[in-house]
Amino acid sequence: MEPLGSEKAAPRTRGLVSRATKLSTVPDRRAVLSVADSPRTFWSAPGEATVIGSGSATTIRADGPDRFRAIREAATELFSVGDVHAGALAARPRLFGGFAFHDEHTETAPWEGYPGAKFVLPRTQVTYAGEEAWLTVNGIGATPGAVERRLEEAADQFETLPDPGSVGTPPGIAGRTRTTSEAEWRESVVAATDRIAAGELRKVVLAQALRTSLERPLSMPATLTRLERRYPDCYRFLIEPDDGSGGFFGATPERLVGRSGRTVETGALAGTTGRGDTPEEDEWLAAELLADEKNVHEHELVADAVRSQLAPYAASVRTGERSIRRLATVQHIETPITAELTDDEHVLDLVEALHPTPAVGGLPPTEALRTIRDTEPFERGWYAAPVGWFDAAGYGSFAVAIRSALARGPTATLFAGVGIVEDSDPDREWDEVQLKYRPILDELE
Ligand SMILES: C=C(O[C@H]1C=CC=C(C(=O)O)[C@@H]1O)C(=O)O
Repeated sequence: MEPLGSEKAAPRTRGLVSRATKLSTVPDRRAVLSVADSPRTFWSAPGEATVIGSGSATTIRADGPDRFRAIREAATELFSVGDVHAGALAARPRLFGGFAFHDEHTETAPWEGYPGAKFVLPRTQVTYAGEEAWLTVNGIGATPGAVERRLEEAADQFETLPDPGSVGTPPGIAGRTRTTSEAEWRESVVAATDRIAAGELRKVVLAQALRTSLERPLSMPATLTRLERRYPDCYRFLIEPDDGSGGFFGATPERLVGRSGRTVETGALAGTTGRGDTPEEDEWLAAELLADEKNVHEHELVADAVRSQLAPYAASVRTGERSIRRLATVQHIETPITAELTDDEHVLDLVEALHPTPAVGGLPPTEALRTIRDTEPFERGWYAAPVGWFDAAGYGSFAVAIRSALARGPTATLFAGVGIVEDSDPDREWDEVQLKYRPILDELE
């Protein structure tokens, strides 16, 4: 297909041209993902429109500690010159992407194609909003005529997609390699709890990675469909490298921050137990978790930090009730936190202020990050970092990329971590890590 922006004769705008139309049928998401061009993006979150991005009209990247500001500035410039007719709010152009966990991130294996920050403006965007589906085509430096023609072609394509058939079975796992042995894990947890006891640290989240080799190629559309069925109230995402060689994906229960108008929604999610075999056992485990001092302490450190990191931007901060978040494989303690902003703060400023929460980093932050760097024998890359989207107004929604994996060729690398506090027991924490691999592992095995 002719790349937008290549037309010679008609006048072009220097900036973004975006056109949208309502599709006459609602296409199957798996069918759309299957025909989408690389890099594909996928975002599906509770209470939000689901968006599938196909190809890139433009991609912005940044590295280092300044990456949040650099992305915001590049996006402001991108959105400043535009000819945008969205037709519906849901169909407006948005940038999808994420950030590396650490400021000092390099694209070493397996993270090639994932810089310190990367956001894609999809060339074609299919948005599922309520009962409707919208199609948006974005072009940079293109003529409106070229964008409109591409919109017509793409609408024809998405309105007549073939039935994708059955979702099929997971690829199967041929082999597994752990980054951390049980003995090494015990040693690092004991070292961390000793430092906490000595007052050098209050909490640190230590993670592991699990490299799996797959029996058959992983189908991303099928995997995301299965995750949607099992984790409908989680934030499900996919960000592909430019050449589409694999993808970083997941189904995370943890919202980092959402901003709409001056209202900000965030929360604390930390403290974990398993699922029971019966509803009574589930209730019993949940009650035990809410009464467990170690888990409540671990949770409250997160809630306090989120409130104080938001405070400089907020006219008011409200804390909801502490409750249990029950997922297919684990249960967590959750506290919703909302705030009203004093100013029209860009969502990326809030992302920068909140990342990393002590649910994935620790306290004090600098000490915890140094401990993570010194302890973990693998690159976190984009694991446990912000993923999501934002628009021209600085509104957006970001999740914390846990319960995630990086697929690449015949392999998938899974990541999972746990909060370590003074009375953490290394063996229990090991078991908790294994439990947190389950959401992704279940879709591979
Ligand atoms: C760091 C992870 O989980 C965090 C989120 C919820 C509960 C957590 C916990 O109880 O330790 C972790 O802080 C992960 O799943 O990789």
